[in-house]
Amino acid sequence: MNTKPIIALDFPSEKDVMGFLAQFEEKLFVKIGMELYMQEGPRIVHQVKSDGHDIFLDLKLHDIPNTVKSAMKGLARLGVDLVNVHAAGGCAMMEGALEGLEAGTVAGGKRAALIAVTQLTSTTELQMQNEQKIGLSLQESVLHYAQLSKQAGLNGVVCSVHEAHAIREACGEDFLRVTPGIRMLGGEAHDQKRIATPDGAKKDGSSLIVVGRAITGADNPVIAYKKVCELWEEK
Ligand SMILES: O=c1ccn([C@@H]2O[C@H](COP(=O)(O)O)[C@@H](O)[C@H]2O)c(=O)[nH]1
Repeated sequence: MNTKPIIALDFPSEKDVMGFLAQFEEKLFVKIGMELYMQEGPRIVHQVKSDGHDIFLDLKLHDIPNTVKSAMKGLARLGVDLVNVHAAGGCAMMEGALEGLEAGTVAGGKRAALIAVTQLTSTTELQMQNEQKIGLSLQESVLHYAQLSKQAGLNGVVCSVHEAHAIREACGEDFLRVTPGIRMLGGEAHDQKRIATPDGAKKDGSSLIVVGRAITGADNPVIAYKKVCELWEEK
């Protein structure tokens, strides 16, 4: 899989996305999330894909197994590279997602990698314990969800950089650790709680990093992206 930093295209419209992408000369790995997909639908996926970019479709499906299976079958036809569900939906739901994805992938086409969100990077341990009533440490909860996702046959998880090393130890190098919550040193955290720098992510065992506002909100997004790439490439 492409290991370039994934740029989160958290924009409200196709016009904004196209204006942003036009600044770049190279093909990128981008993330289309709920904000954009809810406004523009599958059309934006086709558009970005036809421009040659790799796509992580970040819709975080979470419903009963049959519904997720059917939805994933439809999403598979979009031909993206990476898709996801919430691990909290459980093993049967994740297995359903995988079945749907396999059933919907066009014959001879490459199936998207399927990953599961463990604990959102905007969640602290205290919030998790108080609001989700999970009586584990955050690290234990994330590791549990990673192992459950592996058991269901998924290709990896979304986690923070802080749990990436433990997941690699428990689930193996090939099991993806996709880490949002990436900030430049001293950068504004916004709503993120478990953050790290691109070079910290590389050092601590992330397979892929997701970067949104540190690039999209920069005065010069191309320069910001290049800086992230430099730090991510450093071992
Ligand atoms: O646990 C998660 C899962 C997904 N995200 C998504 O990643 C980006 C991060 O954007 P920033 O601007 O770099 O904070 C965003 O699209 C989230 O929906 C996440 O942050 N944490």
